[in-house]
Amino acid sequence: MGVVEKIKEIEEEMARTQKNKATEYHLGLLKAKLARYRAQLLEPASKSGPAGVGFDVQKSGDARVALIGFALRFLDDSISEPSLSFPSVGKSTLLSKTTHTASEVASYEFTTLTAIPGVIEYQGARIQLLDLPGIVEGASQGRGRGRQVVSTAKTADLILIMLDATKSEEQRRLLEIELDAVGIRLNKHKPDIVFKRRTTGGITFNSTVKLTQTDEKTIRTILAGYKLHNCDVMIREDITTDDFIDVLIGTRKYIPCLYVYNKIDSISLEQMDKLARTPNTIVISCEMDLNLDYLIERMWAELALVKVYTKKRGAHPDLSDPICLRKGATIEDVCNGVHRSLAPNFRYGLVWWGKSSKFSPHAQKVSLQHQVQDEDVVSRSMIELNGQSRMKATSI
Ligand SMILES: Nc1nc2c(ncn2[C@@H]2O[C@H](COP(=O)(O)OP(=O)(O)OP(=O)(O)O)[C@@H](O)[C@H]2O)c(=O)[nH]1
Ligand SMILES: [K+]
Ligand SMILES: [Mg+2]
Repeated sequence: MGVVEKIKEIEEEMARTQKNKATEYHLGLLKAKLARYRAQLLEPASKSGPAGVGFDVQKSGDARVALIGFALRFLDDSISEPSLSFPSVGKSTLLSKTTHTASEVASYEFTTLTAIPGVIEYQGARIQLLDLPGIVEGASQGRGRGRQVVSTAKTADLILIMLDATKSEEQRRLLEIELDAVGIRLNKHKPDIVFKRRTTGGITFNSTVKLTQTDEKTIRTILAGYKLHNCDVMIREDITTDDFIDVLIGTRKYIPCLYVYNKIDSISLEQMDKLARTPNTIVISCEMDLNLDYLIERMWAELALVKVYTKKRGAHPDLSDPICLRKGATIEDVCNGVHRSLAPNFRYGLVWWGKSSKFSPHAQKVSLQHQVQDEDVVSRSMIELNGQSRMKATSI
């Protein structure tokens, strides 16, 4: 029996099993098994082809955003052959409108057959927007180019799930299922669980909060299912059984996501209003240029990029050319942004006039691990010193 069949069998058994206290442990075991098979499905060496490998597109710029949407075939049941008269959701149209890259747009499905990168320039940041082929249901199990598409999505800092405002709501939930199946968790943070494997000592289990959605026995059952007999488990939030399995498997990606409904030019105001009020949702029309600026603004906010200015000795900060970093970035990342060779020889940096400097507006000496904040000014001469001359350092 192939992995896909095994997965199906477990899913069926889970659907048959009534959910109650008595079956909880058994269901936990089934979930663990299911997760393991799904992981297998994505392993590169599996029989079913080059799985888990995304499109070969170089990451560039300060962040990557991936466009995911269904192909038309899926959106309209009445179509069984590749259709020449019905359009898809408009991913390529969005790329062509927001970047200098043209991606072929056409009124038939599967127009885009590979990953096409474009660049959005905003607030001094360069955001890579990846146009991807439309996927069909079952993509995560290898249908169409689906697995390549969802694997590429895994490399993104933000996912835009692009939806056709004129089609049924079902598309959204089904896309979420496809992404979930490959280990992408949308708009979720990594569960606060500390898990350590040991070689001896049995299992120690601790939780700092009351668990209302799972319990120690279920977790021990799962650990046994994975043949983990020696480990420390410390749970620090009210997690579910699935959260625990995610941390155990360890390859999950927690990625923010925006739901983008395109073609609002073709629906009523009432319908549009309802969609726009849904959380994490933006309504646009690529064709009529509606709300595209707002979409980019929201993308920027979701990416939570931090802009850091550098300042040469005796000069004003260079406000025209900030370094953009992910939230939580450190002085070391700034060094890498200025020049790769700087960090290894680095002694300390100066944060000038920044929000993250305690003594603002004066300069503050900080270590390589110091976290920078948006609009910090980092003294460039200090970075460029890179440990060669202490004299120069103290004279700044
Ligand atoms: N009414 C309307 N049509 C649009 C809009 N945006 C795009 N379209 C049309 O939708 C069709 C499909 O657009 P594409 O950009 O090729 O869609 P895609 O999602 O890239 O499609 P595939 O690459 O085939 O998966 C084209 O005929 C576009 O003109 C919009 O805002 N409103
Ligand atoms: K198309
Ligand atoms: Mg396309």
